[in-house]
Amino acid sequence: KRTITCIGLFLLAIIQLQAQNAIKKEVKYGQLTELPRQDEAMKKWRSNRFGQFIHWGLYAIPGGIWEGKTYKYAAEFLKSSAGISTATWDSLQYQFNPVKFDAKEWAKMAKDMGVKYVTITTKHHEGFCLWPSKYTDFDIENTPYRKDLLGEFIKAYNEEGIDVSLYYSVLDWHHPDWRYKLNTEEDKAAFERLKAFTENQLLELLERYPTVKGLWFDGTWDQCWKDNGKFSYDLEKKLKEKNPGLIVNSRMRADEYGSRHFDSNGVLMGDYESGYERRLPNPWDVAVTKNDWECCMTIPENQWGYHKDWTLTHIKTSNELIEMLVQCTSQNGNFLLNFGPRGEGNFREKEVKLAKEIGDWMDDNSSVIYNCGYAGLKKQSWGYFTKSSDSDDAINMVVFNKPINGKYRVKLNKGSIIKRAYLLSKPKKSFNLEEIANGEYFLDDVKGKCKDPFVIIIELEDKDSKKFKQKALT
Ligand SMILES: C[C@@H]1O/C(=N\OC(=O)Nc2ccccc2)[C@@H](O)[C@H](O)[C@@H]1O
Repeated sequence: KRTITCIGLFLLAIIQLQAQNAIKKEVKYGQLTELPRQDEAMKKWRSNRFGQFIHWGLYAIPGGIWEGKTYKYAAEFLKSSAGISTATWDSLQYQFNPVKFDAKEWAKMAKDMGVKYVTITTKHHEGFCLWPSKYTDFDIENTPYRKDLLGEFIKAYNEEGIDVSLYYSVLDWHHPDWRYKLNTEEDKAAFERLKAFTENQLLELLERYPTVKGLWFDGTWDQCWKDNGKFSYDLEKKLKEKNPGLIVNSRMRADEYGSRHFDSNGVLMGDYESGYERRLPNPWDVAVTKNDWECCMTIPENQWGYHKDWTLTHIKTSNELIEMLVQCTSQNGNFLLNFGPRGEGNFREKEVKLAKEIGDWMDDNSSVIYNCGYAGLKKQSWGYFTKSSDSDDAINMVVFNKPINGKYRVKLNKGSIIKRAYLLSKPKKSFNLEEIANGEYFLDDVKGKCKDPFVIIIELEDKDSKKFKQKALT
């Protein structure tokens, strides 16, 4: 009877496996490169961990308010939320004169905040280009500012040692050939021109700015683009041939069945997943650590472009934002924190203050962020583990919740032996250790107030030490 059951279960497993394979579709325009990428450019992207996002365009001039009315929706969508005609909106171009823009000052603020990369909107959905483009007059050259603003920006950030990635919206409200859906032959002919315009602009950006490390695509959710899986697949190939090592997010493409971010077989497209927008994975989610990914985050609840009124929603504190950065790192993700400068080219005081507070924390603790990632341990109540890619005998504990009894319960992998535990800020003072089970300890709290998140370093006995062979507790 037992033999029959075993044979039955075995056959069931075979059938299930065959069924799964049968569902696998043949995807021609899905993943372009073997992931996770292990080339130097991607390793650098991964080790950067912390980036600054900048949303800047004509929308920063009205800042969410139109004809005296405040619109709560995202300020970079004011054109649609206030029902403004394209002609009226586009005339903002003649007001764009960021006299307070100082690229070096922006880059210094970013450097001091501790970011290793920046992603800036070269063209958002409105279609206005922050660089002088050969393919449109709706660009910085045709504003009172005139100069190559994007070029100044890239030069200043590169001089601070910050990598630059360019955000580009395929969706273009200004361009006469934009079509949401391709219902008629005329739609299709127009969209062919839009596709050529898009390709020309992207190649132009890579030609003009060869130090650029990545392209961050957006505005790719409409049917028109999802119907063009082969075109966007070929375009990603062309862009990567032009700029070897280029890093592209998962929002660029859909496969030939219209599946975005992940192809129809669930395989990630682009070089990292960029679906975590204003949200993070569950902190205990281990599956997310398999791929490279990035969370992009706003300081208010839902404003990417500058909004004049920041009383509309909760404004995140630096500790909230630091916790998000640490959580991303703990799960092999990058954290891209957004800033929305004013139309005149300066940042609101609150953003400058938050950048300073985060930078002060990074001054003391960046070693648990840069070149760090998932430690292969379960999420625990006091905070997050991170581990440097360069060492296997040290683990970082980043504490956000001090235990009420002053004892940190730390569960490592079975067989792990803690050699020493100490505060990153006070390396000479070791925690008392109490081993409570195989690989599980209590660390006695080190007396002292900690108003900010802090780091405990766990040094492990290396696997070959004689101590490691000692009989671990049950
Ligand atoms: C970063 C944001 O990106 C956007 N749109 O978001 C998305 O498309 N989000 C998204 C897409 C796929 C999965 C999850 C979120 C833009 O409309 C918005 O103005 C801002 O630039």
